[in-house]
Amino acid sequence: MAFLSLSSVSKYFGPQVGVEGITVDVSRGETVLLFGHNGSGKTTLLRLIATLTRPSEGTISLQDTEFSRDRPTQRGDIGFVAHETYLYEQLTALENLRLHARLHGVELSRCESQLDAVGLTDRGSDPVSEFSHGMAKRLALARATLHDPALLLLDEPFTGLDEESLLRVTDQLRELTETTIVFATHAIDRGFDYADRVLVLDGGQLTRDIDTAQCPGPDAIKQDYVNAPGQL
Ligand SMILES: Nc1ncnc2c1ncn2[C@@H]1O[C@H](COP(=O)(O)OP(=O)(O)OP(=O)(O)O)[C@@H](O)[C@H]1O
Repeated sequence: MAFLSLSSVSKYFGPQVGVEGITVDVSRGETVLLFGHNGSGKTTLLRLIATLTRPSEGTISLQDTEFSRDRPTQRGDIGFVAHETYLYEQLTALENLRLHARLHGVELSRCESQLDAVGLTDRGSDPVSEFSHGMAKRLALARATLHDPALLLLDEPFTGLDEESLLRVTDQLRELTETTIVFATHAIDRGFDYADRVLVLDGGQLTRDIDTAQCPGPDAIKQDYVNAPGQL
């Protein structure tokens, strides 16, 4: 049985298609890259899987449990780094992590090690309002993985990061070998190395499901996508 299973999932915003007819299974421990033009449905799909919005049609199941039946339990299994970090700006980095730790019943001592993992130990007592975008993103990743979620969802995890931050984030992703990861990125050159699969979205529909082990590289996907949009 699939770890994460989407069956005929559609999301409409009035007449606007967010995603349409998505059916896909993801195995435990797989890393899946979502790729597609602006407006192709990547964020909508991540938000649906994160249970932040409900499908207009279709069902999503995590570990054989359909989302609508037991949302709170599912949330504990999921970590999400959205486009916006949604950190508490007035709180310090450590306070943000401790708040999340309490919500998820995680030992508070884990907050320091998480901060260390993203290279922010010396900024733990600073309010997030004083953080750069890249630092806030690193902290958001530390928070999203604090409760050791089985499923980690990342929306554009590499955007706005300098080389040092990129290395820290990608190192952290590599260490999460047990975690199932679904991430959306336009930076397919960077993301391809971490992905077991690339799902291509176009106009809200899943148009390609690519096994990276069988694919010559990201250029082949980009070439395909640029040359034949809408027909992949
Ligand atoms: N809240 C909303 N209300 C109306 N339409 C929406 C809403 N959210 C998304 N959409 C529409 O759904 C479609 C998919 O948007 P989505 O944000 O998922 O795309 P995306 O692939 O993440 O784009 P990008 O690469 O620009 O981040 C777009 O046509 C968008 O306008």
